[in-house]
Amino acid sequence: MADQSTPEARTPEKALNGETALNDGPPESADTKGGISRRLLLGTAGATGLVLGAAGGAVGYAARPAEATPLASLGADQVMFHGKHQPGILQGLQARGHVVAFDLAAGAGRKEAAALLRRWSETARRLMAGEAAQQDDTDVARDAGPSSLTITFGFGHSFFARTGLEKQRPIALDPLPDFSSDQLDKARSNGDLWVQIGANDALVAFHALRAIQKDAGRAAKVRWQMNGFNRSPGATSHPMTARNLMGQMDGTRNPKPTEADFDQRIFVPESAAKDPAGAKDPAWMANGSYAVVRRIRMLLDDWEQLSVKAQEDVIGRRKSDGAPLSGGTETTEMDLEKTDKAGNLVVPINAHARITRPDQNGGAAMLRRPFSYHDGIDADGVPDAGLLFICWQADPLRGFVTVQRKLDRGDALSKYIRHEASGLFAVPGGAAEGEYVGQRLLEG
Ligand SMILES: C=CC1=C(C)c2cc3[nH]c(cc4nc(cc5[nH]c(cc1n2)c(C)c5CCC(=O)O)C(CCC(=O)O)=C4C)c(C)c3C=C
Ligand SMILES: [Fe+2]
Repeated sequence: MADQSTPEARTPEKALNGETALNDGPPESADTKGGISRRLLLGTAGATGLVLGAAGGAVGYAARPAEATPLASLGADQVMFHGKHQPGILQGLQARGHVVAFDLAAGAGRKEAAALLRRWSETARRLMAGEAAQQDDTDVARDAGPSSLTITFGFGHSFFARTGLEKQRPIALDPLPDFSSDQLDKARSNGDLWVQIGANDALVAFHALRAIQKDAGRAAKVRWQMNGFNRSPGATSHPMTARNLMGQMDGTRNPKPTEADFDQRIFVPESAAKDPAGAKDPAWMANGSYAVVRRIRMLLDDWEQLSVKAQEDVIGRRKSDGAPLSGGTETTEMDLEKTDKAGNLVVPINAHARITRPDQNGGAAMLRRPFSYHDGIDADGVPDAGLLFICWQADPLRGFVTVQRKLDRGDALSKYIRHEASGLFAVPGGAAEGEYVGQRLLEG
């Protein structure tokens, strides 16, 4: 399977949560439809949590001939719901994504929110294991395996007043500052609750979205929803960094879990729970992260008129292979000082990949895990397309805000993009076995 650039290369036939392949997955449980789980139908080894791919001896769906071709590894790949961090942060980019924000219904408070998060967590656990939803499953994902489905939950600033939990609201959730280039649509920004769904199969992702929406019942209603995509695993001959809709390799310099300061940059430390007095985050955010979500329209008609050379100067990297304009390959360190014969910097002073670097921003870093989007063509013939930019960090002020301030002051890319919607969400750590996401906040 192709790693689509973010840190974790998923190995087929493994059940993964973040950096670890687990072998203690949830036990098989009965499906509401016919008392047999989808995983069993697909020949997955539920008791061990290890998902069998093409090589795994398929038990076989009753209506399928015994000699049916076994499920491809793409469908069998499974991410564990329970773990230190929520799923959907450390895994590689998925081919299909939905991001959706909900507002609590009038009259719904902490009790209803707790019940909702409990329902959502159970649905996420089941669906990520390839099982049917607990009630009224729609059958949309019936023949598919988990397909690397991840479902991630977060809380927006407004959630805390709605539930009387203001004292538990992290300072890091303070609204993002205005940026001069913002053209934000408030109706498609923020929200009480946020759900990110990703999968390598569009039907599996849609199935999850529908189940999550139905679970919301009368407790919460959808505020906005956005749909995205990435390259399908296996589309390239070998694992490569993904490309965005401008055609650039995007994600090359993402922080890697193997780097010493990775956890510190991306996740709220464990000490938030162990030493609440000394921590700047509330205890319930231990091992959590903050997600900044920006809907960034790409002005593709303008962009595509540029020569490849001009496009490369905007980014500071080669379009073909993502190498820095100072030379080498994609992974070669960028030489910021290199000049051409005329004495001009080969990586222009306002090139996006120069000015976003941590060493140009006091160490500010974030884990970018985006989806592309395309929502049709506007009346004037312009594509409504771009990047659902989602970035993860332990502190949005030190991460996104620092870098976006810099971009606001003179990024060569800014002429070709428009920030149209924005959200900031506190994403708690992963739920332990028997727990639901956010339990430590809602029952603490
Ligand atoms: C505020 C943060 C960022 C926004 C908004 C953003 C938008 C954006 N970026 C691209 C394309 C590329 N970005 C690249 C690198 C890069 N971008 C950011 C931050 C934001 N980008 C960072 C932190 C970095 C890495 C810097 C580094 O550590 O060196 C690249 C180069 C390849 C790569 O490293 O990923 C591209 C290409 C688009 C198209 C876009 C908005 C639509
Ligand atoms: Fe960027």
